[in-house]
Amino acid sequence: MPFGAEDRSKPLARVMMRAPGPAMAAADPAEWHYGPGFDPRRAEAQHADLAGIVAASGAKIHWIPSQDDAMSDAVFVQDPSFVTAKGAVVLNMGKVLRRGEPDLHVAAYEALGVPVLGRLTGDATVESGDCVWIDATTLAIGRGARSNQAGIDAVRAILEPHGYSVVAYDLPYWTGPEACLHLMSLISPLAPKMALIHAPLLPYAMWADLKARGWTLLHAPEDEFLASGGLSLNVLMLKPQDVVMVDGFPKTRALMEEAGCRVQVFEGDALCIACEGGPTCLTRPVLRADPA
Ligand SMILES: NC(=O)NCCC[C@H](N)C(=O)O
Repeated sequence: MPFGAEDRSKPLARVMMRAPGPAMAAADPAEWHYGPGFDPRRAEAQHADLAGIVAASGAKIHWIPSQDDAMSDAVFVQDPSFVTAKGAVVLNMGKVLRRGEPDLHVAAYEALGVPVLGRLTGDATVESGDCVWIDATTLAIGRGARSNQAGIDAVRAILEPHGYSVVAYDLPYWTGPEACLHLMSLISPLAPKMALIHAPLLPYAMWADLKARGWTLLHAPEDEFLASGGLSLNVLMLKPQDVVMVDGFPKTRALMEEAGCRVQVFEGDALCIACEGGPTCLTRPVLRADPA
């Protein structure tokens, strides 16, 4: 099976997802840092709506089995690994409650026939929510509560022999380590050189690097970003300038439409806003490629 999702000029062709299922139904919101809107039954329906939009785009969904395994955050399949054209990189989670999830991804890649290039272990942590391809051979990683220097060094050691480079940027403290603040909480690519950003918290050096590379950076409306805990900005690119976001943020939606994007929405209050993860976090791209 073909694989490799780093080239954002191509449509999403294969993606892994995992339904919230019994693990999320059994989650204690206080333990998992889920907000007051958390509702596992509605979360299940909202997840199904997102899956419907992804499938209708033409992408094939590979389902990671949803089990009663106490891994509620495993629904956020973006984070435990990422996939290049040379193979998958399996990560090590910064959030202790999520430490079991990379094994699920190893099993999924084995089933799909995607080779694993390398895996992080020990104290080295990186979550893929902190990883953004700024071109097809350069991976940006945000150093913060979830991804540390040892993890960044380990990803670099895995990728560099295959012709990729890694650049690291420091993330801010914002509301502290209990909350989920990934690099992808502050930037969502909409096309190879276009992104929605929350500039006040984005590392300045990253902003400057993207500007120097000729990126168009759309500043997400501040009030909707703050009201949603940042989820107004978490936008999944199905294909360049064809995106999906959580419903309820008309100014952010209008900004992307004015920039030439087609925007689809799904209700995400019980799943995304409550559990701090949007459509990018709920999908693990395995292949971006033109339709066969
Ligand atoms: N890439 C992402 O931003 N993932 C969201 C993860 C949310 C999850 N509740 C967490 O705290 O890890």
